Amino acid sequence: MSTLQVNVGDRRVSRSDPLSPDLINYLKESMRESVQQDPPYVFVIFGASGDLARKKIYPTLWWLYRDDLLPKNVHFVGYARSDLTMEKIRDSFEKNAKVRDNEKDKFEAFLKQNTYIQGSYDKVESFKKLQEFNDDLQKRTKQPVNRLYYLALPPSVFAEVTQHLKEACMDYGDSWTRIIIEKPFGTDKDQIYRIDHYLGKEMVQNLMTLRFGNRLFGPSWNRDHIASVVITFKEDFGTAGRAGYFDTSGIIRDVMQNHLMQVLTLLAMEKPVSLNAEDIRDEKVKVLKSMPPVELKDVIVGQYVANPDSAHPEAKAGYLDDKDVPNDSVTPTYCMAVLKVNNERWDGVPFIMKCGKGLDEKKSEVRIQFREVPGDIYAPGELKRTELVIRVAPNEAVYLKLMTKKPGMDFGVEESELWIYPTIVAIMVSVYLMHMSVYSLKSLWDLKSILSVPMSLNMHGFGGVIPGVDHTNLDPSGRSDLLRTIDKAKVHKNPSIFDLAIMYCRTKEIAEAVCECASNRFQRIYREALITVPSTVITRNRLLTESRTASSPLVDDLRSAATPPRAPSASTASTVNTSLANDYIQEVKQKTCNLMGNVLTFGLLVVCLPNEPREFAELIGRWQVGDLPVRELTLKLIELYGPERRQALTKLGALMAEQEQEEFYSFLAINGVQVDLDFR
Ligand SMILES: NC(=O)C1=CN([C@@H]2O[C@H](COP(=O)(O)OP(=O)(O)OC[C@H]3O[C@@H](n4cnc5c(N)ncnc54)[C@H](OP(=O)(O)O)[C@@H]3O)[C@@H](O)[C@H]2O)C=CC1
Ligand SMILES: O=C1O[C@H](COP(=O)(O)O)[C@@H](O)[C@H](O)[C@H]1O
Repeated sequence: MSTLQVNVGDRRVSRSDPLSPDLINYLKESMRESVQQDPPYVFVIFGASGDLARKKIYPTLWWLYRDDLLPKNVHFVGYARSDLTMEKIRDSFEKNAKVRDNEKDKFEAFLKQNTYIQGSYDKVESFKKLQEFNDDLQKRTKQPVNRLYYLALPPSVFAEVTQHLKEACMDYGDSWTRIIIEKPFGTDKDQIYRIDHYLGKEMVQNLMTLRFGNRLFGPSWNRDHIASVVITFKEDFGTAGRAGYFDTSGIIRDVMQNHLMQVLTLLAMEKPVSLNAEDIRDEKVKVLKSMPPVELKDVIVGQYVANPDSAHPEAKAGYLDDKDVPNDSVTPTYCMAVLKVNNERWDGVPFIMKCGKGLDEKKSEVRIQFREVPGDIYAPGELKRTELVIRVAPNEAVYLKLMTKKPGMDFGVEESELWIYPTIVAIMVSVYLMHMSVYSLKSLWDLKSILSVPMSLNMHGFGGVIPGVDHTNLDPSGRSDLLRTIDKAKVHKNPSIFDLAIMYCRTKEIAEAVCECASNRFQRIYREALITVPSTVITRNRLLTESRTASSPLVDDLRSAATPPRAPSASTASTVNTSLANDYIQEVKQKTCNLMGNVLTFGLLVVCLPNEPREFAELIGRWQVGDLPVRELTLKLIELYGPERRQALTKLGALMAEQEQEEFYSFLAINGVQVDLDFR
């Protein structure tokens, strides 16, 4: 069997992004049996007219189909009572499927594999229509059909549907029939389904590594040192159009009993025998068994009411104002509960869970508070408890809140944060580099030439070292910060972004210039990167020979700044006049600073959500290669950034050649975005 290496950094930025080829191959390899087989499969979505089908099931099936991760001979059947057609179903989920332009043909092929059957849930005759479909397929393919029935229906109809499936829709013994049901679970079941999407989150996975991969935390991870554990899950939006589901579930069964409980067990469990799923699960089960039932006195529930000041449009109205929520609903949208783990490690330590919708912010995190230092020698009240914070969302991060000495002559203390997993930086760098990549292929071509970085650098082969740099004498810890950061930013597969990272680290001068104008965090990263930078001297002829003819105020500006008083001839290309080069470097530094300023301003203003930089970069990429006219680009960007942030898009004009810029600004104006004349 072949071995495939899959880089965890390939994790997708958003669920709709195509998987990397490596990961697809790996998945295919691990599913070879099922994916490459010929027998026909029928995937039936009961409740195809519903919310879950529209938002999750159809889009996910499409992504799997697109990435060739489904068996070749798979057919999808939507089933519901509503009078629908495949066209209508397509309309209902196409937006959520986020089909890219280059995927349109495949999407049509996917739709061709889909059928809709209108039928009831309580009459066996309707189910016979479904079985006719299966039989017909069996006849056409001359092979037994495997059946997978997904019940995207309210639990109230599960019993009759499964009964009718048994009566009319089973296989004939030479293939299989399976049924999937959805959460909420937990009213009358003694088993809880074990798949939980929270376990796929980077920071949730990191909990184990932090605990079991560090000597530091192991000895203090117990009741002797930990005072409390707080697990918070807050959302600033309401039911997001899923009131039908949510009102029958409530926040406790929606997130607390599953997602937050998973987090709790990971925090509280003993070290598993191995990293095998079964071994981990065994330890989690022991934690659950050590937990006494929650007492009512330890629970607070609530329901959000209208908050006209809320930043989120949905939370401006109250839960009961939602048109799909019954007026007299008493479903909790908020819950705080204190849980206990009665074992030797945790006896007496409260595990406080807080979760809710329609709250002041979106935040999901764990806070582990350590006990006070015994024998305190500082002024009363000065020492704060040490706290470990693991933030799951937004902007995953891990940091430790510690007491440190205040700089100065006395022994005053202050609270400091030690960032262990500074993903904020990673995200910022990703944003930053994404936006820099915009420059790299458009008007910054000139600057790139100035920096004498060959455009042809092949970043695909990048394996953790910067090509062309002698690494033998480098301190790996310094430079690896940058590499790790870039890797964490999930951008290492994007050659243009790597082009940029390397472009800015390739000469000492440029790295310094970048440092000057970037924020402190960027400075730290780039200074570390600087360690690796060889002091190559810039040759000016490259600028002259490689500069493009694109014209924009910014480009012209750059070009004039970079044009030497007397242009050296090509034959003197490699001879560098040091003083000229120094002046020139100063000018380039200045221009780089200005550009960086613009990029930062632009980047920081517009980028808020994790998936946006990626979509933004894609749009820009298409525009760069001439695949997207400027008007269409503008429209798509306006759509992407929504009404609140579209103003920030005006800054993008700085990247454009004059003619395009005019078109861009006037198109923005038509769409209600006022262009700041000063900026222009
Ligand atoms: N939506 C979500 O995000 C989530 C949903 N779930 C679970 O998934 C399942 C489906 O959820 P969702 O799609 O939101 O549900 P919906 O309320 O949208 O219902 C799905 C479909 O079921 C049919 N239906 C609705 N009410 C009834 C009823 N009383 N009797 C018979 N049929 C009915 C309707 O189809 P038609 O009338 O056309 O037959 C409807 O389109 C539920 O079990 C829910 O708890 C779990 C997690 C998240
Ligand atoms: O399962 C659910 O999880 C989401 C929160 O998960 P996230 O990955 O989007 O943060 C929650 O909004 C939803 O109500 C719940 O059903």
